[in-house]
Amino acid sequence: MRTLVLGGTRSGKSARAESLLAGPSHVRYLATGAVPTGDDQAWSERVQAHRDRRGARYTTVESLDLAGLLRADPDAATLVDDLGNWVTGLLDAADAWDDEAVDLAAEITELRDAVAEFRGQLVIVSPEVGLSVVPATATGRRFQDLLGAVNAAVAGACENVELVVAGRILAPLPADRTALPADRTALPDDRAETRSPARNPEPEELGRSERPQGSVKAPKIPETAARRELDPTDAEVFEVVDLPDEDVAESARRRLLTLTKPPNSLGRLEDIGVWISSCQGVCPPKAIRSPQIVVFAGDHGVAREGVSAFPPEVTAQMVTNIAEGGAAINVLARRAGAAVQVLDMSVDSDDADPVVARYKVRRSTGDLRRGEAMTLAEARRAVAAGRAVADDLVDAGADLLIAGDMGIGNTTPAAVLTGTITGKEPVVVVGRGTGVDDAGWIRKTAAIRDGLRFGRRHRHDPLSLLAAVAGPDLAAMAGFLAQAALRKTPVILDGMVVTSAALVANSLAPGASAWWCAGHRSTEPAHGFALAELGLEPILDLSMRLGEGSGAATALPVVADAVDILIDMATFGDAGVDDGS
Ligand SMILES: O=C(O)c1ccc[n+]([C@@H]2O[C@H](COP(=O)([O-])O)[C@@H](O)[C@H]2O)c1
Ligand SMILES: Cc1cc2nc[nH]c2cc1C
Repeated sequence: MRTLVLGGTRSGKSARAESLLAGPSHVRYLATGAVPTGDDQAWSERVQAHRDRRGARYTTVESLDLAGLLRADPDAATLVDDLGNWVTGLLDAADAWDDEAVDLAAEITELRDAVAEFRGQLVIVSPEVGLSVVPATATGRRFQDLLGAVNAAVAGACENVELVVAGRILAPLPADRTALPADRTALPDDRAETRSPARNPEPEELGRSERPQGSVKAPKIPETAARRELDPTDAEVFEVVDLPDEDVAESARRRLLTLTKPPNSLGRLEDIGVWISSCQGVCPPKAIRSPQIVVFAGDHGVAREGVSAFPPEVTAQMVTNIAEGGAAINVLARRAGAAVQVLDMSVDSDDADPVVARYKVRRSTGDLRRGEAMTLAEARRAVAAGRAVADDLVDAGADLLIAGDMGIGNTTPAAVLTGTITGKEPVVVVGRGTGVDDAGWIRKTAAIRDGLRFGRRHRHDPLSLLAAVAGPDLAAMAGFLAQAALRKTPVILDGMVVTSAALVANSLAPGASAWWCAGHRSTEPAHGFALAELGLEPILDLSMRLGEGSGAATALPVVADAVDILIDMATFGDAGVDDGS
């Protein structure tokens, strides 16, 4: 996936670009702007602040040979920041600020082709300087024209183009508007009437597009890949969950009646829009701009007992696949405009990247059939970690959260949690998971039966229940989902595994379920019982049973559409349409 992030100086475009790359464990940072030597203290500090925010996941390469570097490693997650400095650097290198004969056309074409051929996750930042008046100096115009041509060419090679204004993302720009015909990507010559009467910008001022100006501060987005210090009491002390705002919900229902459609004709889409509006506390709601997906990964001791169609080693392998952007969840998230990160909470391997494993509690779990999945202290740490992850994302501007799961064998503990909380028998909650055969199904049902004997003892003590029969991955999911509700941030629940953690979260923080909707109905039988317990009707029913957050990510565009309906549809009055009354 290739994304071009455009924006003015201090618009928040670099922070947005970094948030799009929150998932991969390593990111190559192609810096195009040389750090000035000498006395420009403010500029050096600014560059350092950018570096600090990006953190240790980033490897910096400073070069103007963008096309060469992109082609040298076309699969590595890469951030290019930014194209304004690149144009400046090329003009400086060719000493061509005053030489109209140097048009950079070959360099621009080469860059566009290298971007088009890139296979991995690529985010390119570039200043948008075309919205201001045409500069009065020849060099100023030259820079504006060249950068406009570069932006148009690179946009044509990207699937996504976003514009960031005052920290808000006007995204994504529709492809039919971004893909200009080839002749429009040549040097533009449409500078016209709006020539600046004011002072002439200096060339270096225009070229160094990130230069600090005035006292406006860029929005601070915390480094979500940093590990917070955890407070274990965070696993036991939950404030009272407020409900979404019912007055705002009522306003949204009234607004829907004014829109140019028969009443209730958009069915459940209308209910979803009302719900998001009430979660945000504002009508019309704000468009969903920064949905964030966290896949909680962990192994389960019971997987060694032949309860899954796949070997436990697949968990670690899939963690790497998700971190590298190759899993189903990455594909679905890219299409839906969501960022993905994977967290190793308890994978049975020490190979994960330290960032991915920053909250790791232990390797795999003990035997849930004996009520010994993990210790209470481990359960506390995992719940607190899930809460910290949700806090970080909400602090960073996330406006919708999705939890996903990855762990061979995890449908067994999930069935135990669901059976315990909904009071159902093992043969009713057991499912085929990844596709276990009949012999495996019998072993799995017996394991669930044994786990339920211990689970039921802790029916009214969610933390002890997690410790006895779950694992750090499920516990972290529960903390994450409860904290999202406390932070008044809507959640789309995924399938059977995540929803089993949601049942626990709703015990930890009663009322939390008001902040969740169900993305889909998994084929796992336990999922239906869990949804009924939470009073949630799934948006989609596509016979999915993958996990990873895939069902929620598939439902995300529906939720975003429901919000846009409330924002963008014309009213009967505005459109001059007879409302039939
Ligand atoms: O969440 C679901 O609805 C779901 C249903 C079936 C399978 N899964 C995924 O499959 C894995 C667990 O399946 P199993 O058979 O190994 O217990 C795990 O990685 C889950 O993400 C997930
Ligand atoms: C390959 C594979 C991918 C998965 N994603 C979630 N659960 C999974 C289980 C398997 C086996």
